[in-house]
Amino acid sequence: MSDPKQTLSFQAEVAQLLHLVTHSLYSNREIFVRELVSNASDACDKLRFEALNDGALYEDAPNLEVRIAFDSDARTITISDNGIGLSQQEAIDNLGTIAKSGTREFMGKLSGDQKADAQLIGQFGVGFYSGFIVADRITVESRRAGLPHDQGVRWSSTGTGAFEVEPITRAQRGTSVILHVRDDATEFLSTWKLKSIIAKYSDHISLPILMRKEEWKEGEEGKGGEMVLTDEWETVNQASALWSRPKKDVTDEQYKAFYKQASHDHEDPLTWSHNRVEGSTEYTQLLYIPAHAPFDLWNRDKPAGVKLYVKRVFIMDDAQALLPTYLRFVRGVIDSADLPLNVSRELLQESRDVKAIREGSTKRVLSMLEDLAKLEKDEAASAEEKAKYATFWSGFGAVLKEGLGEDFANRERLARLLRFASTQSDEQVVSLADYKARMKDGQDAIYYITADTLAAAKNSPQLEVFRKKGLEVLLMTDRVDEWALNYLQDFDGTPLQSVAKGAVDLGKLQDEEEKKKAEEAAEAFKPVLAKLKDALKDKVEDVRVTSRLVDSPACLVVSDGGMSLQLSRLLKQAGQKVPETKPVLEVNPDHALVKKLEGSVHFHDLAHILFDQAMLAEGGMPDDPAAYVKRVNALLA
Ligand SMILES: Nc1ncnc2c1ncn2[C@@H]1O[C@H](COP(=O)(O)OP(=O)(O)OP(=O)(O)O)[C@@H](O)[C@H]1O
Repeated sequence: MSDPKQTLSFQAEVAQLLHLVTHSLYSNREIFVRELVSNASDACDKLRFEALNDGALYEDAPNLEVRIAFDSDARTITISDNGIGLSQQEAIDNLGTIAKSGTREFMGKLSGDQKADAQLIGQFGVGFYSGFIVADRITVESRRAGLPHDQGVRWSSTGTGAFEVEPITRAQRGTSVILHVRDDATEFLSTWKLKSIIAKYSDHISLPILMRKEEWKEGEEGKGGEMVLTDEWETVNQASALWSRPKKDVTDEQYKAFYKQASHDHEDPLTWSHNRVEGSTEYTQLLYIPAHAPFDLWNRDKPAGVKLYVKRVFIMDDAQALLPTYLRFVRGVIDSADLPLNVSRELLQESRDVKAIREGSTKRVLSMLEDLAKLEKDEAASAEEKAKYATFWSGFGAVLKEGLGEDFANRERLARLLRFASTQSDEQVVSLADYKARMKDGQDAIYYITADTLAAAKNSPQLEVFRKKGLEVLLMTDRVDEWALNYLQDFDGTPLQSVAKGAVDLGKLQDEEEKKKAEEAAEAFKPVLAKLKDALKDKVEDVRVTSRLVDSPACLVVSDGGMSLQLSRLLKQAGQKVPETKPVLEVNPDHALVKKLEGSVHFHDLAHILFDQAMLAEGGMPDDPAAYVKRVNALLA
């Protein structure tokens, strides 16, 4: 026979989370209904999916449903489903640990500030454990579909350090979650209360949610009457998948509630789009743009994506093949009329229908974003609407940029959606079109600089001549910028040009006199350049006179097609092999320090100091910091 009762400890993270759940989510206790109904609905989806290959799993109960009951005397609320159920081992694994990726990282972000933490926990999704907000003990009774009746399991815990499991006999397949309601949560022991919470959060669930009907019973002998529960069950939700309803029958509130349930977000989405696509491939899409980034957005391997349904049968969460990786922040549902029900992840990758869905959905998302971006400049839009694109950009802009390298077909549309900080704005609000509109007469490139931080970008010596001439330079500080910009050679016919690459050619913006002066200076400076090159031959490709510096003595640049020093540092940090390319040292012959070089007895040291300082100024580190310090100190002494 099976094992007797066992007491097991929660994984440390669960114990920690439970403590937080009960302390931080107090102000929004009713969400436990949403979470438990959502789990019940997921369990039914899973059964339906497994039963595609094994119809016997339905046993004698083919109609999937969720039942919610309460007992005021026993002070319990029971949420039951006849879905896939749990085996004993699954109960131990799934209800005692958190399998989610990034759990530890998430825990590390919690600050102890209840309000901030409650928000984070909302994003993380506490799921099953939310029951402990209203219960001081939870008992789960379950049997996995297909297992014999005597292989049921009872799981029970007070939500502190440990839980118990024991085998039971259970005739019905599926799971009952029994909440033993705390003294301070009596309000939830009420048909009216539970029904209104279901209407608020779970109305769109495609399964029927049943509750026992209540009836008015007259009091005896003149005593007041009361509502009493009958044995009859009634469906208390609409029980039709929200996305399958016509748009006009769905309210904004319902769209938002569906989003929150499907994405475990506590905030409203920024926007959504609901369409039935007809033609050679038929599908329904309901896609949402969230208002803020989840905590693990940066994990490109994290399963993220929309849920896939086939003719309203749930097939899988996180169907990555339905949208490109750079749109991994999009949430929602795609319901295909054409895919086979037994479609696997592998099959998805190859399907022509999926390709059509992916292209169609990508276009849809881009037009949602374009609409948000249009609102920014729309006189008639409210302040809230105007701010939406900036909100989107601050959460997801860096991810969207990955699209430049990933989605060639939509590169131009993506380029219009980009926003950057610039020498005219610290905020990332400048579009390439804005920039172009402000370009000076004779300016023939869009200038940009990449750096680790905004301060480093703004103060980079490379900007000096641009500042002097009043030319705007885009300041790029996202890690992905340099890589992404490789794929964007020009915008609307104007090339993009890094100010830290190649020789500066300000073209028509430089007057003849300036050019002549620079040439003369370069000529006169030749012997010093040759000496510098010799002193630094292991470190630099070349040494030349600059036309980009005004106040600084020197800077480092790379050749036009070369990898910037910043990118090469990032790649090295990430443990990648980077081809060693030496930078070019550009020196400013008008600077006092550079003037000092000629005939100096300290030439060698000064040359190295110049190089190391140029490296520091653009965010790097001298190869040998101690030697640098020694040299500077020797000169200072
Ligand atoms: N009613 C249920 N029937 C079957 N399994 C369940 C049920 N409720 C929970 N589980 C199992 O327990 C696991 C943990 O549930 P929990 O709600 O904590 O997280 P989740 O549902 O995986 O994540 P999230 O709630 O963020 O979607 C589920 O993944 C599922 O395997």
